[in-house]
Amino acid sequence: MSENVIELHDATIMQEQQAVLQGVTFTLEKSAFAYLVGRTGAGKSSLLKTLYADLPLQNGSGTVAGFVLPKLSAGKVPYLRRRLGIVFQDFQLLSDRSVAENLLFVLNATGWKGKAKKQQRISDVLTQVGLNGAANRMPHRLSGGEQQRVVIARAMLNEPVLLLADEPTGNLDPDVSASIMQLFGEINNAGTAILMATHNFQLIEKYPHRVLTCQDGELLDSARPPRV
Ligand SMILES: Nc1ncnc2c1ncn2[C@@H]1O[C@H](COP(=O)(O)OP(=O)(O)OP(=O)(O)O)[C@@H](O)[C@H]1O
Repeated sequence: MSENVIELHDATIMQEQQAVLQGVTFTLEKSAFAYLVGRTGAGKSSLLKTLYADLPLQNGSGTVAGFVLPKLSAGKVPYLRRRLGIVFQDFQLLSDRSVAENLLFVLNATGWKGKAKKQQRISDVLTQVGLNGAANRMPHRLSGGEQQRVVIARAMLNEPVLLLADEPTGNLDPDVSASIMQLFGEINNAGTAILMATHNFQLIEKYPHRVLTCQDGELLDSARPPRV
């Protein structure tokens, strides 16, 4: 695989036959961190959905984690998703099972075998997110920040090359948001690239990285300022 985890060239991001963004060209290198910003409805979620193949890429070319997007068959989508970690604003944990069972569910769905190996992986990711005592707790007994950590642990189970995060701190207060950003920093330093959609400019100021901006149907890139 190339050193880029995302490569989009002249891509059109579509919702229901409507172009949301056009001429989208950018690459995200292995282990890079970039924010995705833009006003509400500007196309951030649509771009992320295209990257994890929830929306098809109909125009332009692109690869994510080595998978070629325009011709990606439905059968290949789970294999792409296995190389990605996906984190949303709303913690989507299964409420009727414990933290460990939530994680086990994903390991089973992604083909892991061997009870001891699975237990070890669950313990490793919970340690990574600072929640090693929480395996047997039920999600609703955890704070919002802790639930988001479990979601991040779940996203890390298959050692993704790229973490896609859509407003991951949207429901959290500033202190908890900062701790989630520190966790993202650790994950990023360990080699996982991160693309994070956010409206939170205070976080961007505090943890500066490259910024991709959805604006007027285009994607602007702080790493490639337009010529004036
Ligand atoms: N499921 C859908 N079907 C049709 N159009 C949609 C759908 N989801 C989003 N859109 C439209 O696509 C455009 C981009 O929406 P998108 O959700 O990508 O924006 P966003 O930048 O993520 O916004 P927000 O910051 O509010 O999450 C908007 O015009 C929106 O109305």
